[in-house]
Amino acid sequence: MSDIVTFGETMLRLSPPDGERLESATEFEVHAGGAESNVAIAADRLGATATWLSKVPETPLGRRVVGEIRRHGIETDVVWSHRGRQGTYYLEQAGEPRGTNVIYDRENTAISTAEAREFDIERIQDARVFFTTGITPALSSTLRETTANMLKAARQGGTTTAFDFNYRNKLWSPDEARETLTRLFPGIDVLVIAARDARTVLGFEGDPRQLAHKLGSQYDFTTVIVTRGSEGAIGWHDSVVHDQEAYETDTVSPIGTGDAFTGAFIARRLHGEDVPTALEYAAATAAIKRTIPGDVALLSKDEVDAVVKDGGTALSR
Ligand SMILES: O=C(O)C(=O)C[C@H](O)[C@H](O)COP(=O)(O)O
Repeated sequence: MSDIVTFGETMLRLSPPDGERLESATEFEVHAGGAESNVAIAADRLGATATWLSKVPETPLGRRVVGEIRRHGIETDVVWSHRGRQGTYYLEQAGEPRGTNVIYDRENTAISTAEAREFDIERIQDARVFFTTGITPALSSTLRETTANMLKAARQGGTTTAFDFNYRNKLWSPDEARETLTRLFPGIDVLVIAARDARTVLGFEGDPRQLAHKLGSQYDFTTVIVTRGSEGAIGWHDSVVHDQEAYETDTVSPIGTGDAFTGAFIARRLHGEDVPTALEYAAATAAIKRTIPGDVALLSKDEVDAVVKDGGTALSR
């Protein structure tokens, strides 16, 4: 039985060396990356036990992804499929003005046919938190239903539901996302959403404090976290708004920052910390993640403690 159970697709991530172009690179680094497994791993690093649920093709590529996630020490409960592909994404990272570009190759993947009845739903109902993101229902109409059913089962089992809105414009339009995701809102306790998504997808207006307050009072969330990149995050809980600044960081790899933040926030809340303290841990974890290549926050709670305590140290011996 884990503290947190997450459900979603994890892709094989192929990236050429920094600055090189996908069309000419002769080498690719291989990682496994997906919001829901990234969150599970970050939560585990920050002191919560975690299980990742998914449907994966029974192929060398599928086994590679699952093997990598298991190597990070979390439990997996995977439905192995003889149909459907392993999702892949290509990541080109360069300095400005090119920035970071993601190309998905994730149509007709194994997970797109996943139904709630294929999983051991008691795992979700026995957990303290169930987590998924807005990426999962974007992948297929079956997954829209599955996501709704899993959230419902979690609630029925008394499990807290946490959801990262995670709008991906390469997967669907703002209208489709708004329609689908707001329908899931009544089943969600803790919502994490980027300020830009609250504006461009949901059409909310105002500064991030107002966005958090509006979301919190319009829907029935217990907690709303509005993230704002290098400007930190806002937490709304019990009608009180908390401000959290971002910690300074030298960015090596920005992908996975939001997931590191969310995993740490959930883990520290599960540990009994209040919202402002959990937000501090989340921001520090996100800052450290940005210094680490790959999708995953491979860090220790001690490192996060050091950053929370004094903003981090350049030299540790
Ligand atoms: O795009 C997807 O579908 C993925 O799951 C790939 C990445 O792992 C996450 O998108 C990272 O998300 P951030 O933490 O917000 O950087």
